[in-house]
Amino acid sequence: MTILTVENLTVCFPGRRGTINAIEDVSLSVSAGEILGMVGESGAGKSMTGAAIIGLIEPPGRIAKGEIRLEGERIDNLRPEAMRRLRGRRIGAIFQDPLTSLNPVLTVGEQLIETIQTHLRLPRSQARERAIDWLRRVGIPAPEARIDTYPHQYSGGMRQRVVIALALCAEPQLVIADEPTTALDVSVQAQIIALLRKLARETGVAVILVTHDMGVIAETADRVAVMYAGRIVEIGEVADVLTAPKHPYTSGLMASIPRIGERPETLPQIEGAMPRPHARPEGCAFAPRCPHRMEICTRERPEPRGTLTRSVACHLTEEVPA
Ligand SMILES: Nc1ncnc2c1ncn2[C@@H]1O[C@H](COP(=O)(O)OP(=O)(O)OP(=O)(O)O)[C@@H](O)[C@H]1O
Repeated sequence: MTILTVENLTVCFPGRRGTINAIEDVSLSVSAGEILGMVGESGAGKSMTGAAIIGLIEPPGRIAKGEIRLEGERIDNLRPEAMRRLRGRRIGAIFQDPLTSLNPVLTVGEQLIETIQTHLRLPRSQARERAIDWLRRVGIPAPEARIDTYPHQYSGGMRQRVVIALALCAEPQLVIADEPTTALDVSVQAQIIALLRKLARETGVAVILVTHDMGVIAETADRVAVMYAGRIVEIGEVADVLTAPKHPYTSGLMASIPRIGERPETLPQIEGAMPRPHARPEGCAFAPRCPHRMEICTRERPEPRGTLTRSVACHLTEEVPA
């Protein structure tokens, strides 16, 4: 079942030389229990896409175009109060640094219990039982005792487990996880990734996993959306995209897959740098770096060909990918 659809989403900011589009014409969908990875270099627009879905674009930024639907219902035009209710209840969030999601002066239990009570309207004793249960599900040892301790009494990895419990305990349909493992030790990263996968399967929550790391995508995601200069250049099943990438940028990213935990500062296979939003060339934004550049690429922007679940935006790909 499709949980989220995003169509032609464009987010703009006022710039010194006119409006700039942080992301342009982004279209994607995520189904129940599915993990959609969003990958790309720093500044490609991954976080901005997540922020728009969750209603956290700060003015003067705004959604200039497009539609976001949660279970068929438009959510891009909700009033701030309605969006706040939706966040937490129907859309959960997991960010890079667990300390930004946790309140240091409340015990882990108080935060979980309050979230469960607010969103699921359960009496306190039942909410506490649920909270303990969630701590157990995310792998916190001795949850009956740990529930009454404070976030600073947990290690980084354990704190991120608590954040995951907090994001899921209101039983949302969708979770946006933005670089959830980047701040963690390498050995802990793999555990958190395995946990996210397990919980997506068990709970049926749809997950958008934002990461700069193709290694994390390969380990975790079912489908992947590759972003470049504010646009999705390729989207498809991880197995398809990893073994037979259609977009030259995806191929370049694949060639530079780091092991989990290594940060790819450069793409050895692709020279040059991603253009900033105000300096995107006419035509395909990747053309200046593309080893297969054709004349048309510098003139005409390739539109995504295919469907919301498998598409490629490249003049080389004449045909809709299978
Ligand atoms: N407040 C802002 N005003 C203007 N432009 C912005 C603002 N915030 C982000 N941008 C631009 O939007 C584009 C997308 O940024 P975004 O943070 O989504 O990239 P990202 O792919 O998530 O990168 P990173 O991995 O570094 O977070 C970038 O070009 C960035 O410069």
